[in-house]
Amino acid sequence: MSDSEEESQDRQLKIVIIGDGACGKTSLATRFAQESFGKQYKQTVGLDFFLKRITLPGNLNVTLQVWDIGGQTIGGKMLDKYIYGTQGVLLVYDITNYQSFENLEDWFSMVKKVNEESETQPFVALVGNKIDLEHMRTVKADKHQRFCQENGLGSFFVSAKSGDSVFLCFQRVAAEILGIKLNKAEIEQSQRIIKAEIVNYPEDDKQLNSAHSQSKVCSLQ
Ligand SMILES: Nc1nc2c(ncn2[C@@H]2O[C@H](COP(=O)(O)OP(=O)(O)OP(=O)(O)O)[C@@H](O)[C@H]2O)c(=O)[nH]1
Repeated sequence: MSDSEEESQDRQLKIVIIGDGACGKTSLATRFAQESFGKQYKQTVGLDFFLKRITLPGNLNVTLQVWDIGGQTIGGKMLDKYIYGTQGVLLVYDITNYQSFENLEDWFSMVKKVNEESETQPFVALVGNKIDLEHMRTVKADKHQRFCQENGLGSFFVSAKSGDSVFLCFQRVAAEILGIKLNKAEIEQSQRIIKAEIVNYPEDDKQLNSAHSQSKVCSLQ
């Protein structure tokens, strides 16, 4: 292979997603890699893989190899093999399920154990998922922040359902691993814009709502 061919090859990064069953790992992976979301819960048996190519500042193409690891693998024989050699770890919990946050200690212990003798440590991020269900939150944000500070972890709050901050999370983890700093504009660009449609009122309500007679799209960030 010539030098120029080699240079044009993408960097490949392995990122594992771990955490309790039903906290939304598969949903995060499919939202990121396929830009879709399914309401139906289908348990991951063993693991699934996703590939997604992104471009980081400096026109650097990076292919993320996302390993979506089934929540039932904790305590099983294969988990250490799945985690081995990874460059990034997303420790995911469901902000409406306190137990899923408490159990992260076990998941994190496994990551530390696997990497005990390794020279390079993976970049680990704590990810609170399902922020579209903020009204049902049982894990306070300060508990999340404390866990991050005590263990030197990256911190994210996301929603696989709405897509809120999902791309940003994977992009920042990739950038951290490669030692690339994202500027404010790049971060803002990755934050999803949610579009809300304001519809016309029915004819009968015309007088009452004369101020709202046109259909508009309003963008929220
Ligand atoms: N409201 C809401 N529901 C979500 C979100 N993410 C996932 N879910 C739902 O939570 C359930 C579990 O999601 P999965 O992605 O299958 O969970 P998992 O962590 O991969 O589960 P295992 O395969 O058992 O490890 C599904 O019904 C999803 O639709 C989210 O951000 N918001």
